[in-house]
Amino acid sequence: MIQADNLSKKYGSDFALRQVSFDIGRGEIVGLLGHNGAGKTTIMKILTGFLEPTTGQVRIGGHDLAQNRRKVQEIIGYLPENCPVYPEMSVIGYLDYCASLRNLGEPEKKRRIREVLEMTGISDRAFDRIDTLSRGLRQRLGVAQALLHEPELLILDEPTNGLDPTQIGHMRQLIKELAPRATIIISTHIMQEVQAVCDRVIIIRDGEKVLDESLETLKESRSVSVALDVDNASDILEALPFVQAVRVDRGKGLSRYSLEIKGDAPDITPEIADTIMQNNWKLFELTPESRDLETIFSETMMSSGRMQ
Ligand SMILES: Nc1ncnc2c1ncn2[C@@H]1O[C@H](COP(=O)(O)OP(=O)(O)OP(=O)(O)O)[C@@H](O)[C@H]1O
Repeated sequence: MIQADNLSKKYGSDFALRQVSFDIGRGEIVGLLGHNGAGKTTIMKILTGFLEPTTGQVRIGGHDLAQNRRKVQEIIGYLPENCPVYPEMSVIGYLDYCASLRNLGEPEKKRRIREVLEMTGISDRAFDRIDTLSRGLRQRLGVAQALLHEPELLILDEPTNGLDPTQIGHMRQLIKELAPRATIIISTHIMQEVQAVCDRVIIIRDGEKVLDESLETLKESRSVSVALDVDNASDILEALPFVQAVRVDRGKGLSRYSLEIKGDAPDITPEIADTIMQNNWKLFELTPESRDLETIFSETMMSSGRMQ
């Protein structure tokens, strides 16, 4: 659905984005995760054609964005970071206005407005002024306008920003319900958001892509670190059930083994300890490590000197 190649963006003399590439398949829900100022909005603005990259190309739905911006924008629904909804308009009036901008004809316009109001759960507020809506409902209205033309790709910039926990729950539920209809990209600085709704995460740090992985793979990446007084334990450790691979870092008198464990395995720390005792090896360390998204996010943020 999306191929982004070597995207860079310079504002003045500063790079907000450096050589970012990714491919996103149809039907994926991808989280763009990073701290404030990481470059997420810049990526989203480039994908939606609102901003030209300094270098790099984007293809969306088979179209080159630079050459076919109109065509690409027709298949994208976009919730900008600060969705510009007009406070004095009614919900339905605003959607009618957005539908006109999308060139929807009369009967279709009515049908789609009714459908998006239902999808986003704001039908009962259709005739209310926007300034009487809570922030959560306004965000839903922002999503509703993004859905009017039945986009194949939905780009949501910080969709839960500023919402209370109940509203966040509603928004996440809504995003999941929309998933079968469209490919979805969500930007957020909250890793739990990615865990709650996404299939895949792309972590952006200081304008660079530092991780691009499916959540399934991240869940599966478990290991156990073992420090022993022997340097020839690999074969025995690798023969243990659920151990996929063993890496060894040999040192003088102390060798460190990293045991890669299968994703669906139970906790095999006791079996490892038993094996060590049976072989009369001296144990210096035995640490199960789970590199889940939380750990990975913290690691990537720590290496840039920042923590969530
Ligand atoms: N129009 C602009 N002119 C100059 N610098 C900009 C402009 N827009 C963004 N930047 C800078 O580019 C960098 C990336 O900004 P961007 O808005 O893409 O980050 P972000 O990850 O979306 O952050 P946030 O979560 O705060 O929206 C930041 O350093 C920002 O200050």
